[in-house]
Amino acid sequence: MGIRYDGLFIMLKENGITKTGLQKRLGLSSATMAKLSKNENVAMKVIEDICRELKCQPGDIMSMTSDSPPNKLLSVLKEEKEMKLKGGIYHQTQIKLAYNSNRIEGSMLSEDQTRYIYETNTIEVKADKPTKVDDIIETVNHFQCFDYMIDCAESELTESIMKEFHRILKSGTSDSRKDWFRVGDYKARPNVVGDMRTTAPAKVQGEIRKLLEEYNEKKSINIDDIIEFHYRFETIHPFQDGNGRVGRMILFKECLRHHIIPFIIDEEHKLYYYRGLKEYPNERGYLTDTCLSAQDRYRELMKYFFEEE
Ligand SMILES: Nc1ncnc2c1ncn2[C@@H]1O[C@H](COP(=O)(O)OP(=O)(O)OP(=O)(O)O)[C@@H](O)[C@H]1O
Repeated sequence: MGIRYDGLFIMLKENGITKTGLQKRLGLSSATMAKLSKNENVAMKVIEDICRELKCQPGDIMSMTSDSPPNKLLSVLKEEKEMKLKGGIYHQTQIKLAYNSNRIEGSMLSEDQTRYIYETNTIEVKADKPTKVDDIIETVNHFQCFDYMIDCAESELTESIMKEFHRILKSGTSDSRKDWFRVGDYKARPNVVGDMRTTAPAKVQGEIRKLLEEYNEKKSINIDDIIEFHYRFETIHPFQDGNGRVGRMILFKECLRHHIIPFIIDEEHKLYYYRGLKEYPNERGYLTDTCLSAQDRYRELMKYFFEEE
């Protein structure tokens, strides 16, 4: 068993406090900050001071982990993210996930344009083809959301993580300027997906809590559980918009958390993915097969980066 401080780092992010900011406020030494970052034991007094500052309980900032095999993919993603390494699996995943997840939703940006935004923070606009400002903002937001997802990958899935995914993805978009559109919160108005009715706004919170409770109390979670969660989440459709992207970010997070090879549903397979969701109540195989073949593609990517070392 070991200690993890994921809760602390999530809470700092949610409150807009940097690690240096916390260090200064509490007068912590650099050695203590390094211990927190490396999930090593710190004095109880440090935990007390942090809880007093953040007005929370120790269980909100730290948790015990069971001994499980090291999660190589997650460690590499974290390391390359911190190093801002170019050309590695983190960089590739950022571009492929943002491009495909936004493209499924209807973004008109190409994979090359997505890569350009990621690598140079610029975009080549074609004179004969207008580019939507929202597509660009949502692409940049997706990169940030992926980083947040890596930070909280090992934490239990909660409402606040899901809402934070939504807040990051939709911040600064034209939707966020509509007064009825709740960025980072559940929908205020009923919505449909395709021709299917979704959960009414007043019932969303209860349904999501029930879903999370049933999911999180499972003793062990496998890929079928994660896919089932995705189907149920999309059926509830808790947010006004952006449910597909939030749902696919959760898929990636939960695979990382449970040491399962993650996957990116690519836009070429969008129709199979949609059919899989539609048919899921009668035949689970379509959605499962779509996810498993996407997983095979990500496994190939991992092989390239890890087995050629
Ligand atoms: N028949 C279905 N049953 C359940 N979920 C579905 C079904 N069809 C599509 N979905 C999910 O709904 C998402 C699209 O929902 P919608 O068109 O309302 O856009 P959204 O909420 O903005 O999500 P996105 O992030 O994809 O834009 C799809 O990406 C998919 O995850």
